[in-house]
Amino acid sequence: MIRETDNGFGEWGGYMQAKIDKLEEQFEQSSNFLRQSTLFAGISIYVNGLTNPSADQLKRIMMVHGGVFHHYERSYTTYIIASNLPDVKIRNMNTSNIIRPEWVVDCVKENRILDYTKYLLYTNQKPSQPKLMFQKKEKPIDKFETVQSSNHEEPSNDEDKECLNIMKELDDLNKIMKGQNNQSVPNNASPDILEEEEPHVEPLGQKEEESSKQAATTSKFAKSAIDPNFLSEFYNNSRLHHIATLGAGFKQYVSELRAKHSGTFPQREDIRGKLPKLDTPQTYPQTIMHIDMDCFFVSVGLRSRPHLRGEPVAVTHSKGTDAVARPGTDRQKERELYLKRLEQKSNNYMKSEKIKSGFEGNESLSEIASCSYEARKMGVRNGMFVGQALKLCPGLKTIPYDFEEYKEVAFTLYNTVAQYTLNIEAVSCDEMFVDLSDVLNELQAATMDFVGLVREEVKTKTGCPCSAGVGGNRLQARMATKKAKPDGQFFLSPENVEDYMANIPIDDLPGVGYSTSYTLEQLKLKTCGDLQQIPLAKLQQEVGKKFGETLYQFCRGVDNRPLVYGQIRKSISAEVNYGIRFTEYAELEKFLRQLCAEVHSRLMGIKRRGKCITLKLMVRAKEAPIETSKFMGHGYCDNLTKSTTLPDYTCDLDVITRTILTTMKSLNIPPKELRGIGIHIGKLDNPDENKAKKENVLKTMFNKVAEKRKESSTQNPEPTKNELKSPIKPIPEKRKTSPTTPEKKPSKISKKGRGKSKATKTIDVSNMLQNAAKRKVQEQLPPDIDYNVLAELPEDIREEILREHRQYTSANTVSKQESTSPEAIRNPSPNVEAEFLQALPPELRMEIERDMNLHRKNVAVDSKTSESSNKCETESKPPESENIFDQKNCRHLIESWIESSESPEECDVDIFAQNAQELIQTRRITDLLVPLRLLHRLISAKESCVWHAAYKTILNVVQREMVATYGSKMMLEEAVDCNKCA
Ligand SMILES: Nc1ccn([C@H]2C[C@H](O)[C@@H](COP(=O)(O)OP(=O)(O)OP(=O)(O)O)O2)c(=O)n1
Repeated sequence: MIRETDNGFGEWGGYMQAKIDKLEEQFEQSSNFLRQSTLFAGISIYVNGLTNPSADQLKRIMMVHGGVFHHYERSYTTYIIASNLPDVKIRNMNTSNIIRPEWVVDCVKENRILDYTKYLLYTNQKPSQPKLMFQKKEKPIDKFETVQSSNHEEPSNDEDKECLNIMKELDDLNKIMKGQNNQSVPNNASPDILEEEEPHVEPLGQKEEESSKQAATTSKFAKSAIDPNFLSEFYNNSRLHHIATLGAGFKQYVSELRAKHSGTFPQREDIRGKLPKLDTPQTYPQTIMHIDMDCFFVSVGLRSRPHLRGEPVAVTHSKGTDAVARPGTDRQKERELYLKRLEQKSNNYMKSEKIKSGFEGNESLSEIASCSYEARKMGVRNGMFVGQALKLCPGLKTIPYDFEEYKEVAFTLYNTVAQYTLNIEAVSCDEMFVDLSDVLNELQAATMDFVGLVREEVKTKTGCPCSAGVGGNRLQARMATKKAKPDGQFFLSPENVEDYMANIPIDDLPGVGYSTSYTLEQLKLKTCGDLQQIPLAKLQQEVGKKFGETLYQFCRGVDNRPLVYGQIRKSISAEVNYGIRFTEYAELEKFLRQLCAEVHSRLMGIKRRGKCITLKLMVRAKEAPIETSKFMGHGYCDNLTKSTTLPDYTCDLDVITRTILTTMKSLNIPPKELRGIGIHIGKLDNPDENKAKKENVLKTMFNKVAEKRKESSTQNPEPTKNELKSPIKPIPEKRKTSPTTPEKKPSKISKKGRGKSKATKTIDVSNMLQNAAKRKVQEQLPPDIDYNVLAELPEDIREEILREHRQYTSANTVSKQESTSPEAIRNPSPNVEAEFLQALPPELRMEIERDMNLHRKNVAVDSKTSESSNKCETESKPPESENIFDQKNCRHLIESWIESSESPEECDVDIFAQNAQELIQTRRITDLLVPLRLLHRLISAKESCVWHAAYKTILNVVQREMVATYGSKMMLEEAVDCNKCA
């Protein structure tokens, strides 16, 4: 049990406790700011794994509605929220309070606390055989026409209008409920006119682009970054953010599925029965499938709009209305500036065309996320401005986003494929590479028969078509998908590879961007066929040695890149390039703090630390109009980035915030000129290292505590000029310890308790001696100098102060070496010791003398070890025992150890047992008894046979040592067995 009142660095605390407390304190502070209701008062949640709404969104809901969000599961956490937990995770868990995230959402919708049992994730099953409770999602009846057809009619009658209001209210609710998310915006979301975010901030039926004044009064939604709700709404509505979140989520999902997998695929047997048998057994070489949903967002949207099938349809935030010209905007100027830059820099023909056409008139600058193949026949493309698309296809129907549905379909796609193999490289929410070699060899089925059945299954389950390309490597598979689309499949056989590749445009190859494409176009090279004619050396001369070689291989269909199943994240970021409008620094600072919190929460989400913190800014270019053509867009900007590399990895919000604020100040940019802000954390630490560390929880905890101690010793504030001069101000009680001396438990020998010294065996002798020595030194110092302050100061400053007081101290001159140095206090002279002992009652003196001898013995052993292991620390560092039972937060370490691990690591059990053994050998068994009883109590409460076994191992070691040292066993509970152990 962790003490609720503990501050983490007090008697019981340690690093973990402090961290947890800090997180909860931050949560509490932010909650105060956001709270709108007390709906979840008294309820705490802990989110385990990938959920929808995400952990961050749930956290926000809790903040808004008066609940508590636990970053770590606590023994008193009310509910664990999860959508799906790996078997290994739940094996040792009590599943009676694991509920689905929908409970939180529904409670908010109904504004009351609902019966959680209806949302239990697992019911009526053994913990080791979890059964997911699937709940059919009820779709709100789409009473009014959700299709925003190109004639942009407002709802025609009152009923429709009412529906619109209800929908808007629901939308409002969702917007409140959906908060920040914890993944990075992808690279392609970097500030760029083509990727500019335009969150859907207008309710349906309202004109898309209005003057800012009008918009601010007619919409409840946050319009610019000065609104405290802006950030969450931005991420809630940002399609790129959703795509990135899902993409990263599925990478993790695949890793989790692989980690928990038993090694067998029962569904293979089912599909075997449906597949025609091969005439002769075959050994399949590497066979890669690339599977991709067709016009994903559109297909999902059409599930509830079957009448639009076969029509040109596009998913976009906009209804396609023309923009209302706002004062100060100048489209033509922006158009010119963009085109000039594109011409000078990237030679990006497609972008140029997009700008030319998009900025020509007054049409919508909203982007099309996805368009149907019927729209594509008319020249419409994904990423096009809506205005431009409507010119090409006046009958284009536009439909809104539905991120929840995309997620649901994406899960079905992944789960369907994962039934047959887990050799999956997740690419995005609707796309993956799959190595089929293993499953095909087992099934002995024809490749495309198998692929056909899988596609059919996906279509049946999701109602959406997908296409698949198959080849000998990932490049061939991806290129094959081009031919397969839409709703088809294509196998690129080895003998056809080179011919097939010959017709592929060069810019379809992975890694070929606009500039490579332009360079090669200048040489009249447009297709892979053209490239195949070019000698390697020439290609390398044009595009560089490495990339030249890659292209040389790619154009022939050669690709040696293996599929990657567990992808390691290299950086994390949060960027906003919409709605950035500040008038003063205070607003900017507030937003930066929010964005830091956002990126920090994403960092925490992936449990990593970073070293390089980058601030990315989009600043209005000098020649750009102040008002952007796109409402609240970033317009034509200069991009600035400034990075700071920290001396060490961090995941500390304060450090991130401080770095960002300092960087911002150093750039000295007027806040009103900012149009986009991003924070990027790179140089992330190695997760394998983290894993290795995690594997030895106890050791890690020790290290953290030691680090904290070191930190607190180096973080003592530099003395100010005033502090150097006397009178030296008294310092708070808490700091009145030598910085290098670890805080000790207060001695249990109080005046009152002296007579009971035997019973209260825990006597901190060294602390008592140090106090006695301190008193002695203090007596010799001028009355206005506090020894504690003096001891904390660097030696030269201490000397200076003493010099100043020389006249005063002439009579009582104290040798620096002997009495005023912290060292003198840590190792009091024999005189001080003798004096101190003389003052004690004889019985107590004898006991202390015995303990002192032991203490010295330990110190001698400790300093010997530390001398040999770390020479540079021997001078200044006090001897610190590494024995867990000697830690002042021993109890907490034990609790954290048991709480944080599903099963103990063998090495941790060994450390624990050895530490106990050491205590017995040094006859300090009273220090051992309580922790061992605690250990027994915590482990007994855990339904985990591995933990039960760990306890028995420790107990055996302890009792063996007891018999050897004392001739009898310790009075300890032996039984921890559960039914399963038996
Ligand atoms: N810049 C981007 C890229 C993608 N998407 C969304 C919309 C797409 O529907 C979905 C999948 O992207 P694809 O590139 O796979 O495109 P589609 O699935 O729409 O079409 P295709 O059939 O060509 O794959 O992601 C988006 O909104 N913005």
